[in-house]
Formats: sequence, structure tokens, C-alpha cells
Amino acid sequence: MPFLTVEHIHHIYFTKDSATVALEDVQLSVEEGEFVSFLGPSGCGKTTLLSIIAGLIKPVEGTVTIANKVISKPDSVIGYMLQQDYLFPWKTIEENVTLGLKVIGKKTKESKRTTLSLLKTMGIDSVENQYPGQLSGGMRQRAALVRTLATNPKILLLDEPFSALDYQTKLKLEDLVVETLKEFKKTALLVTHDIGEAIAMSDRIFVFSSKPGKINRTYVVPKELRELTPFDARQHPSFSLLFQQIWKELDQLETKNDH
Ligand SMILES: Nc1ncnc2c1ncn2[C@@H]1O[C@H](COP(=O)(O)OP(=O)(O)OP(=O)(O)O)[C@@H](O)[C@H]1O
Repeated sequence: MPFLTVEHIHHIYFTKDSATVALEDVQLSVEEGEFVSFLGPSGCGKTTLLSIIAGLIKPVEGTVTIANKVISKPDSVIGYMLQQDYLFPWKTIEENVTLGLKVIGKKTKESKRTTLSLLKTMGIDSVENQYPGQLSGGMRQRAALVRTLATNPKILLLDEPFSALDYQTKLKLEDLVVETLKEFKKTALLVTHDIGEAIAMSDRIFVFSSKPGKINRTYVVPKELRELTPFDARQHPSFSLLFQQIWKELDQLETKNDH
């Protein structure tokens, strides 16, 4: 059985005087250690699906199973990282990244060692006693990633984690994140608007169409790109071929939405 399965997910948002069908019959599966991305026009339900997988939203219909467990509420196998870092400004980086461990009662000597080694891997161990306001956006996002990894989740849900960063920082973080997730053998799901980011980081890409949101097409990223770092993958000829293909598809989907 795959590590993650999403079966027949339907979701509708009800408000006082309207009902929006956000997702219609979404089905997918992800293997352990795989890195997949969700791309699609604005409003196609990417964040809704991620929140359902995280156990934060109960779908109207359908089931999510992670590591043989049906997900109905947030679970420690899942780590969620958002566009904003949500670090507490009055706590040091060390206090921020170990907060999750404290909450689940796992702040031990051993887990402190793991956190310190994660801070080192992310190149921010020297700022552990500083406060978030003293750090750059890239450093704060790295701290947010350490906090997410500190509780040792099996799967990481990443909702546009690099979109608020400048281009150079974003490219550097893409490399660091892929390397770290490979090292710790994590499964990851990334929501992004950036086709290049999806191709450079992923093993597979799900392209969604909207109104209602569903999977339009699944792309397997060619092996020659998957073997490279995200930065190097961007320089490979196969990268531009896939980029053009997905660009055309998204352009058609957006044109369809405008009519
Ligand atoms: N809390 C809510 N109440 C009502 N409708 C909602 C709510 N959240 C999302 N929607 C609607 O559900 C649909 C899917 O939204 P969602 O945010 O999941 O899409 P998305 O693909 O992540 O969008 P974006 O790329 O712009 O972030 C949209 O039509 C949106 O307006």
C-alpha cells in the first residue's frame, strides 16, 4: 500500500448564502520518500487539499490514509509548513524550534541533540540564541523548517514556503530542503505557483484544474532531472522542455477559467 493515499475527496465550502465546490473526486497516492508538488490556477483547491491531508479540514467525502492510518485530525506523523514562518518574536530561535517538542512532551537530551544537528544542517546553529526579528527572511524560514522537522514527522506538507523570499535565497533554500529531506528520508508535498520550483524539486507533479478543483494531469519528472540538485536541474535541457509543456497546460486551464 502506498505511504499516502487520497481517495475520492470531495469538498464543499458552505457559507450563509453560497456553496463552493472546492474539490471534486480527487485521488492520488504518494510513495514513502517521494517529493510531489501541486500546481494549478488560483482557487483550484491546492491549499484545501493540503489542509485535508493535514487533518485540519474534514472533507465532505473521501479518505486520507498515511502510513496505514486514516487521518481525521492533526497527527504527529504530519509536519506542516506555511508561507509565513509563524515564529514567536519573544522567543529565541532555540526556544522556537523546540516548542513543538515541548508541547508533545518530547523535549529530551536526545531530541535537543537532534535539533542542534538540524540547526547545523540548515546553517543557523550560530543564531540559536537570537530572536526572529534579528534574522533575515531566509534564516527565519530555515528555522521554521527545523521546527517542523524537530518533532520527526514522516511527511512534510509545504504550502508555498519560499514565496515570500527573494529569488537567490529561494534557490539556495530549494537545494537545502531537497538535500535535508533526502538525508532524513522524508516524504513531501509542496504547494507552489512556481512551475520551475515544482520541476526542480519534485519526483512527480500534479496539475490541478479549477471550478471544481481536480487533478488534470500528472507529470513524472525525468530521471536525469531527479538525479540533480534543484539548482543544477534548472540548467538541464529536459527542464525547459517540461517547463514549456506545463506552462502551456496551465495557460489553457487559465484561459478556460476566464470564459
Ligand atoms: N474558508 C473558505 N470559505 C469559503 N470558500 C473557501 C474557503 N477557503 C477556500 N475557499 C474557496 O475554495 C476554492 C479553493 O480554494 P483554495 O484556497 O484551496 O485554492 P488554492 O488553489 O490553494 O488557491 P491559491 O492558489 O490562490 O492559494 C476557492 O474557490 C476558494 O475561494
